[in-house]
Amino acid sequence: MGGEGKIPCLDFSGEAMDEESEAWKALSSKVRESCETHGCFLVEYSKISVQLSEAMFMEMKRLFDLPEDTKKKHNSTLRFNGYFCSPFSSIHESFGINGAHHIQLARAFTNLMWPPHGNPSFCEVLNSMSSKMMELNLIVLKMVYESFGLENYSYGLQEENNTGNFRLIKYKVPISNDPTIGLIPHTDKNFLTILSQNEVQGLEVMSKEGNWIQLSIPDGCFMVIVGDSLKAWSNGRVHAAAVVMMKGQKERYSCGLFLSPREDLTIEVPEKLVDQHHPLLYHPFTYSDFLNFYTSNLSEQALELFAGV
Ligand SMILES: O=C(O)CCC(=O)C(=O)O
Ligand SMILES: [Fe+2]
Repeated sequence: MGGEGKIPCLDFSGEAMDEESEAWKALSSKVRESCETHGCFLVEYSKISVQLSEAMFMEMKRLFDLPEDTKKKHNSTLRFNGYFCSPFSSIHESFGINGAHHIQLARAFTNLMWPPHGNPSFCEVLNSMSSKMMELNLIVLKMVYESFGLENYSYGLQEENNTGNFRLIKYKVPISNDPTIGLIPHTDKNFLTILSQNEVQGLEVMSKEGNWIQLSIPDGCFMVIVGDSLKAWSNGRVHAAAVVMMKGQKERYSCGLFLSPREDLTIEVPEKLVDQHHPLLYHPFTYSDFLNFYTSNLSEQALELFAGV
Protein backbone atom coordinates (compact mmCIF):
# COMPACT_ATOMS: atom_id res chain seq x y z
CA MET A 1 0.00 0.00 0.00
CA GLY A 2 3.12 2.13 -0.41
CA GLY A 3 3.81 4.89 2.05
CA GLU A 4 0.53 5.23 3.94
CA GLY A 5 2.25 4.78 7.27
CA LYS A 6 4.40 7.77 6.51
CA ILE A 7 1.55 10.25 6.81
CA PRO A 8 1.78 11.30 10.45
CA CYS A 9 -1.10 11.44 12.89
CA LEU A 10 -0.70 14.34 15.32
CA ASP A 11 -2.45 14.68 18.64
CA PHE A 12 -4.11 18.07 19.14
CA SER A 13 -5.03 17.79 22.78
CA GLY A 14 -3.73 18.45 26.28
CA GLU A 15 -0.79 20.71 26.96
CA ALA A 16 0.04 21.12 23.27
CA MET A 17 -3.06 23.31 22.96
CA ASP A 18 -1.54 25.88 25.32
CA GLU A 19 0.15 28.43 23.05
CA GLU A 20 2.75 29.29 25.67
CA SER A 21 3.88 25.70 26.20
CA GLU A 22 6.89 23.82 24.89
CA ALA A 23 4.47 21.11 23.73
CA TRP A 24 2.78 23.68 21.44
CA LYS A 25 6.18 24.54 19.91
CA ALA A 26 7.04 20.88 19.44
CA LEU A 27 3.70 20.18 17.78
CA SER A 28 4.10 23.27 15.54
CA SER A 29 7.40 21.85 14.27
CA LYS A 30 5.73 18.54 13.46
CA VAL A 31 2.92 20.40 11.67
CA ARG A 32 5.45 22.27 9.55
CA GLU A 33 7.43 19.13 8.80
CA SER A 34 4.28 17.26 7.74
CA CYS A 35 3.17 20.17 5.54
CA GLU A 36 6.60 20.32 3.92
CA THR A 37 6.97 16.59 3.41
CA HIS A 38 3.44 15.45 2.63
CA GLY A 39 1.21 18.51 2.23
CA CYS A 40 -1.20 16.79 4.60
CA PHE A 41 -1.45 14.98 7.93
CA LEU A 42 -3.97 13.29 10.19
CA VAL A 43 -5.18 14.78 13.43
CA GLU A 44 -6.73 13.49 16.60
CA TYR A 45 -8.84 16.31 18.01
CA SER A 46 -10.73 15.49 21.17
CA LYS A 47 -12.80 18.68 21.02
CA ILE A 48 -14.80 17.07 18.21
CA SER A 49 -16.44 14.15 19.95
CA VAL A 50 -17.34 10.83 18.35
CA GLN A 51 -20.98 11.64 19.14
CA LEU A 52 -20.80 14.91 17.21
CA SER A 53 -19.21 13.21 14.19
CA GLU A 54 -21.80 10.42 14.22
CA ALA A 55 -24.64 12.93 14.51
CA MET A 56 -23.16 14.91 11.60
CA PHE A 57 -23.15 11.93 9.24
CA MET A 58 -26.65 10.86 10.31
CA GLU A 59 -27.99 14.36 9.67
CA MET A 60 -26.13 14.54 6.35
CA LYS A 61 -27.96 11.48 5.12
CA ARG A 62 -31.27 13.23 5.85
CA LEU A 63 -30.11 16.29 3.96
CA PHE A 64 -29.07 14.40 0.83
CA ASP A 65 -32.35 12.40 0.94
CA LEU A 66 -34.34 15.63 0.46
CA PRO A 67 -36.03 16.08 -2.95
CA GLU A 68 -33.77 17.43 -5.71
CA ASP A 69 -35.92 20.61 -6.03
CA THR A 70 -35.41 21.42 -2.37
CA LYS A 71 -31.65 20.85 -2.51
CA LYS A 72 -31.39 23.10 -5.58
CA LYS A 73 -32.87 25.97 -3.59
CA HIS A 74 -29.46 26.38 -1.96
CA ASN A 75 -27.80 28.47 -4.63
CA SER A 76 -26.07 31.82 -4.59
CA THR A 77 -23.73 34.01 -6.56
CA LEU A 78 -21.01 33.49 -3.95
CA ARG A 79 -18.32 31.06 -5.01
CA PHE A 80 -18.52 27.54 -3.53
CA ASN A 81 -21.76 28.49 -1.75
CA GLY A 82 -24.43 26.22 -3.20
CA TYR A 83 -25.67 22.76 -4.08
CA PHE A 84 -23.56 21.11 -6.76
CA CYS A 85 -23.77 17.94 -8.80
CA SER A 86 -20.33 17.45 -10.25
CA PRO A 87 -20.08 17.64 -14.06
CA PHE A 88 -17.11 15.26 -13.75
CA SER A 89 -18.76 12.53 -11.70
CA SER A 90 -22.28 11.15 -11.64
CA ILE A 91 -21.81 9.82 -8.09
CA HIS A 92 -20.75 13.09 -6.43
CA GLU A 93 -23.06 15.72 -4.96
CA SER A 94 -22.24 18.42 -2.45
CA PHE A 95 -23.41 21.46 -0.53
CA GLY A 96 -21.03 24.34 0.15
CA ILE A 97 -22.13 26.65 2.95
CA ASN A 98 -20.20 29.81 3.67
CA GLY A 99 -20.06 30.82 7.32
CA ALA A 100 -21.93 27.84 8.81
CA HIS A 101 -19.84 28.48 11.95
CA HIS A 102 -22.11 31.50 12.48
CA ILE A 103 -25.38 30.32 13.95
CA GLN A 104 -27.52 32.73 11.90
CA LEU A 105 -26.05 31.41 8.63
CA ALA A 106 -26.43 27.78 9.75
CA ARG A 107 -30.06 28.60 10.61
CA ALA A 108 -30.69 30.35 7.29
CA PHE A 109 -29.52 27.18 5.53
CA THR A 110 -31.68 24.82 7.58
CA ASN A 111 -34.71 27.11 7.25
CA LEU A 112 -34.28 26.97 3.48
CA MET A 113 -34.00 23.18 3.41
CA TRP A 114 -36.76 22.46 5.95
CA PRO A 115 -39.32 25.27 5.65
CA PRO A 116 -40.98 26.86 7.47
CA HIS A 117 -39.55 25.90 10.87
CA GLY A 118 -36.05 24.72 9.95
CA ASN A 119 -34.41 21.75 11.60
CA PRO A 120 -32.95 22.65 15.01
CA SER A 121 -30.99 19.41 15.47
CA PHE A 122 -29.37 19.66 12.02
CA CYS A 123 -28.67 23.34 12.63
CA GLU A 124 -26.94 22.66 15.92
CA VAL A 125 -24.79 19.85 14.59
CA LEU A 126 -23.85 21.83 11.47
CA ASN A 127 -22.94 24.92 13.47
CA SER A 128 -21.03 23.00 16.10
CA MET A 129 -19.05 20.90 13.60
CA SER A 130 -18.13 23.88 11.44
CA SER A 131 -17.16 26.05 14.44
CA LYS A 132 -14.87 23.35 15.79
CA MET A 133 -13.32 22.62 12.42
CA MET A 134 -12.82 26.36 11.86
CA GLU A 135 -11.08 26.58 15.23
CA LEU A 136 -8.83 23.64 14.34
CA ASN A 137 -7.97 25.21 10.96
CA LEU A 138 -6.96 28.45 12.66
CA ILE A 139 -4.80 26.58 15.19
CA VAL A 140 -2.99 24.76 12.38
CA LEU A 141 -2.47 27.98 10.42
CA LYS A 142 -1.11 29.75 13.50
CA MET A 143 1.27 26.84 14.09
CA VAL A 144 2.51 27.03 10.51
CA TYR A 145 3.23 30.76 10.91
CA GLU A 146 5.00 30.29 14.23
CA SER A 147 7.04 27.40 12.92
CA PHE A 148 8.44 29.80 10.30
CA GLY A 149 9.36 32.23 13.09
CA LEU A 150 6.38 34.51 12.45
CA GLU A 151 4.98 34.90 15.94
CA ASN A 152 2.03 37.28 16.40
CA TYR A 153 1.47 37.11 12.68
CA SER A 154 -2.22 37.40 11.99
CA TYR A 155 -2.48 37.19 8.20
CA GLY A 156 -5.69 35.40 7.20
CA LEU A 157 -6.44 34.52 10.80
CA GLN A 158 -8.86 37.35 11.46
CA GLU A 159 -12.49 36.82 10.65
CA GLU A 160 -12.56 39.78 8.24
CA ASN A 161 -9.76 38.28 6.13
CA ASN A 162 -11.00 34.77 5.65
CA THR A 163 -14.01 32.66 4.70
CA GLY A 164 -14.93 29.34 6.20
CA ASN A 165 -16.69 27.27 3.56
CA PHE A 166 -18.22 24.17 5.09
CA ARG A 167 -18.72 21.41 2.53
CA LEU A 168 -20.96 18.37 2.87
CA ILE A 169 -20.29 15.68 0.29
CA LYS A 170 -22.01 12.46 -0.71
CA TYR A 171 -20.51 9.82 -3.00
CA LYS A 172 -23.19 7.43 -4.22
CA VAL A 173 -22.50 3.79 -5.01
CA PRO A 174 -21.93 3.68 -8.77
CA ILE A 175 -24.37 1.76 -10.95
CA SER A 176 -22.57 -1.46 -12.00
CA ASN A 177 -20.10 -0.50 -14.74
CA ASP A 178 -20.28 3.24 -14.32
CA PRO A 179 -16.68 4.24 -15.13
CA THR A 180 -16.78 7.38 -13.07
CA ILE A 181 -14.46 8.25 -10.19
CA GLY A 182 -15.79 10.11 -7.16
CA LEU A 183 -13.71 13.22 -7.39
CA ILE A 184 -11.11 14.20 -9.96
CA PRO A 185 -7.47 14.63 -8.87
CA HIS A 186 -6.97 18.17 -7.61
CA THR A 187 -5.19 20.35 -5.12
CA ASP A 188 -7.38 22.60 -3.00
CA LYS A 189 -7.01 26.26 -3.91
CA ASN A 190 -7.59 27.69 -0.41
CA PHE A 191 -5.24 27.91 2.60
CA LEU A 192 -6.12 24.75 4.50
CA THR A 193 -8.83 22.10 4.47
CA ILE A 194 -9.91 19.87 7.33
CA LEU A 195 -11.90 16.79 6.38
CA SER A 196 -13.89 14.20 8.24
CA GLN A 197 -15.44 11.10 6.68
CA ASN A 198 -17.83 8.32 7.65
CA GLU A 199 -16.19 4.90 7.97
CA VAL A 200 -15.91 4.46 4.19
CA GLN A 201 -12.37 4.90 2.82
CA GLY A 202 -11.40 5.76 -0.75
CA LEU A 203 -9.38 8.95 -0.53
CA GLU A 204 -5.92 8.87 -2.13
CA VAL A 205 -3.19 11.44 -1.82
CA MET A 206 -0.28 12.00 -4.18
CA SER A 207 3.14 11.80 -2.58
CA LYS A 208 5.76 14.40 -3.46
CA GLU A 209 7.42 11.67 -5.53
CA GLY A 210 4.25 11.46 -7.63
CA ASN A 211 2.76 8.16 -6.38
CA TRP A 212 -0.88 7.79 -5.34
CA ILE A 213 -1.14 6.61 -1.74
CA GLN A 214 -4.38 4.97 -0.58
CA LEU A 215 -5.30 6.44 2.77
CA SER A 216 -6.81 4.52 5.58
CA ILE A 217 -8.10 7.23 7.89
CA PRO A 218 -8.79 5.83 11.37
CA ASP A 219 -12.30 6.47 12.75
CA GLY A 220 -12.41 9.72 14.63
CA CYS A 221 -9.35 11.19 12.87
CA PHE A 222 -9.38 14.27 10.71
CA MET A 223 -7.36 14.94 7.61
CA VAL A 224 -5.60 18.30 7.21
CA ILE A 225 -4.67 19.26 3.65
CA VAL A 226 -2.51 22.17 2.52
CA GLY A 227 -3.99 24.22 -0.32
CA ASP A 228 -2.31 26.22 -3.10
CA SER A 229 -2.80 29.59 -1.32
CA LEU A 230 -0.75 28.48 1.67
CA LYS A 231 1.87 26.95 -0.60
CA ALA A 232 2.18 30.27 -2.45
CA TRP A 233 2.27 32.29 0.78
CA SER A 234 5.07 30.03 2.10
CA ASN A 235 7.17 30.58 -1.05
CA GLY A 236 6.71 26.92 -1.91
CA ARG A 237 8.10 25.69 1.42
CA VAL A 238 4.92 23.77 2.19
CA HIS A 239 3.55 21.33 -0.34
CA ALA A 240 -0.06 21.36 -1.59
CA ALA A 241 -1.13 17.72 -1.74
CA ALA A 242 -3.27 16.50 -4.64
CA VAL A 243 -6.10 14.15 -3.68
CA VAL A 244 -8.45 11.92 -5.62
CA MET A 245 -11.50 9.96 -4.52
CA MET A 246 -12.11 6.66 -6.29
CA LYS A 247 -15.55 5.13 -6.74
CA GLY A 248 -16.46 2.79 -3.92
CA GLN A 249 -18.70 -0.12 -3.02
CA LYS A 250 -20.47 1.81 -0.28
CA GLU A 251 -22.03 5.21 0.11
CA ARG A 252 -19.44 7.62 1.43
CA TYR A 253 -20.13 10.87 3.25
CA SER A 254 -17.50 13.45 4.04
CA CYS A 255 -17.56 16.97 5.34
CA GLY A 256 -14.89 19.59 5.62
CA LEU A 257 -14.08 23.13 6.47
CA PHE A 258 -12.25 24.93 3.68
CA LEU A 259 -10.41 27.87 5.23
CA SER A 260 -10.00 30.36 2.42
CA PRO A 261 -8.53 33.83 2.04
CA ARG A 262 -11.07 36.63 1.62
CA GLU A 263 -11.45 36.96 -2.15
CA ASP A 264 -9.73 40.33 -2.42
CA LEU A 265 -6.93 39.44 -0.01
CA THR A 266 -3.47 39.63 -1.59
CA ILE A 267 -1.46 36.46 -1.20
CA GLU A 268 2.12 37.56 -0.91
CA VAL A 269 5.26 35.83 0.33
CA PRO A 270 6.51 37.48 3.56
CA GLU A 271 10.00 38.95 3.31
CA LYS A 272 11.21 36.56 5.97
CA LEU A 273 10.60 33.58 3.70
CA VAL A 274 12.73 34.92 0.85
CA ASP A 275 16.51 34.69 0.98
CA GLN A 276 19.44 33.53 -1.03
CA HIS A 277 18.53 29.85 -0.54
CA HIS A 278 14.83 30.50 -1.12
CA PRO A 279 14.43 32.89 -4.06
CA LEU A 280 10.97 34.33 -4.61
CA LEU A 281 8.80 31.76 -6.41
CA TYR A 282 5.43 33.54 -6.61
CA HIS A 283 4.26 37.03 -7.52
CA PRO A 284 1.59 38.55 -5.25
CA PHE A 285 -1.98 37.84 -6.38
CA THR A 286 -5.51 38.13 -5.10
CA TYR A 287 -7.36 34.93 -4.27
CA SER A 288 -10.20 35.97 -6.53
CA ASP A 289 -7.92 36.42 -9.58
CA PHE A 290 -6.37 33.02 -8.89
CA LEU A 291 -9.78 31.33 -8.71
CA ASN A 292 -10.88 33.04 -11.93
CA PHE A 293 -7.75 31.78 -13.62
CA TYR A 294 -8.26 28.25 -12.29
CA THR A 295 -11.92 28.05 -13.28
CA SER A 296 -11.11 29.19 -16.79
CA ASN A 297 -8.27 26.73 -17.43
CA LEU A 298 -8.71 23.94 -14.82
CA SER A 299 -5.01 23.08 -15.01
CA GLU A 300 -3.47 21.38 -12.02
CA GLN A 301 -0.46 23.61 -12.72
CA ALA A 302 -2.70 26.66 -12.14
CA LEU A 303 -0.62 28.13 -9.34
CA GLU A 304 2.66 27.90 -11.26
CA LEU A 305 1.11 29.14 -14.49
CA PHE A 306 -0.72 32.01 -12.83
CA ALA A 307 1.68 33.27 -10.17
CA GLY A 308 5.02 31.57 -10.80
CA VAL A 309 8.00 33.95 -11.11
O1 LIG B 1 -14.37 13.61 -0.02
C1 LIG B 1 -13.32 13.97 0.47
O2 LIG B 1 -12.97 13.50 1.56
C2 LIG B 1 -12.45 14.97 -0.23
C3 LIG B 1 -13.18 16.15 -0.78
C4 LIG B 1 -12.30 17.15 -1.46
O3 LIG B 1 -11.13 16.97 -1.61
C5 LIG B 1 -12.87 18.42 -1.97
O4 LIG B 1 -14.10 18.58 -1.96
O5 LIG B 1 -12.09 19.31 -2.38
FE1 LIG C 1 -10.17 18.81 -2.13
